Amino acid sequence: MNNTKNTDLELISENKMFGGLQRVYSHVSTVCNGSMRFAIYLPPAALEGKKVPVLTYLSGLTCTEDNVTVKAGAQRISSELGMIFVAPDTSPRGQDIDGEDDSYDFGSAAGFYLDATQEPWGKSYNMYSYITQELQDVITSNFDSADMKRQGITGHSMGGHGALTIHLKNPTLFKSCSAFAPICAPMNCPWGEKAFTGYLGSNKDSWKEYDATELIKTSPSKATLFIDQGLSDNFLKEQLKPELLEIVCEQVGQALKLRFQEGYDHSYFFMASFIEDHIRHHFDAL
Ligand SMILES: N[C@@H](CCC(=O)N[C@@H](CS)C(=O)NCC(=O)O)C(=O)O
Repeated sequence: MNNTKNTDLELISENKMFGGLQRVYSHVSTVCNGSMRFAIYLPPAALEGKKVPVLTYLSGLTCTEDNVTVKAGAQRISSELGMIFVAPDTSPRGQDIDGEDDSYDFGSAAGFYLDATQEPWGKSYNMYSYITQELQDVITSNFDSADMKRQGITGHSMGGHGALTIHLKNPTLFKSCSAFAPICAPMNCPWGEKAFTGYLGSNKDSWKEYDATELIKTSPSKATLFIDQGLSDNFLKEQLKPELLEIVCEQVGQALKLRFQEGYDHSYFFMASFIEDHIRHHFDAL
């Protein structure tokens, strides 16, 4: 593999918002074997050259970098506090793999924030390395105002699973963690079982390193995990299972702030309602 880092960016769009700039970029990714996109909001403080903290938001199934950017309303509070808000895409694209675009919960837009070990996925489906290494290099090289020592991670559903597992495995890189309606125990739900079987194979021992509930048992975090979960979320019982994570947190003394929100569903109306609380949580922790 060519180890030379390519951190060049192509600007796709730029819009002024709350005094800052909402941009979308594409770049050539080695670990995802092709072109990847991410959105980034640069608050006024960053444009003035100040070092500001960085919050990465990982999206859920069927999403691109666009959903959170246009629906969640994260920019107003990011502008006010002075926080860079990064929203990567959810999987590699256009890999020409058989079945890549056949289902909403596997393949395109369903990268599950892991490094696949099963072929043909292993060559490109490496979202874990993308988020923890390659995108880090890209942001560091291109945005002087990004204070990479003050980073938090959040996400929704599949992206909430990504935020929890990536924080638990990298507590000094992403020092704060929160999630909206995360898949809390992917080894024990249909979305996770399908994805882990396809990307990691049938040996369930290898699944544990990407399961938040399992990771908390062996390596809890010093940070408080902040989770919001809507009680009218159609996926709550079968797919998300926060109760399993809650039990393990109690057993090992993992600090957890789990809020159940009456009447809220799985949609971006829910994220828009609570994104300010999450951004403030990260800003205060960083
Ligand atoms: N397509 C699936 C669910 C997809 C879904 O709810 N995706 C969530 C993330 S898990 C989402 O954020 N969708 C995009 C959006 O609402 O903008 C279904 O209808 O059962």
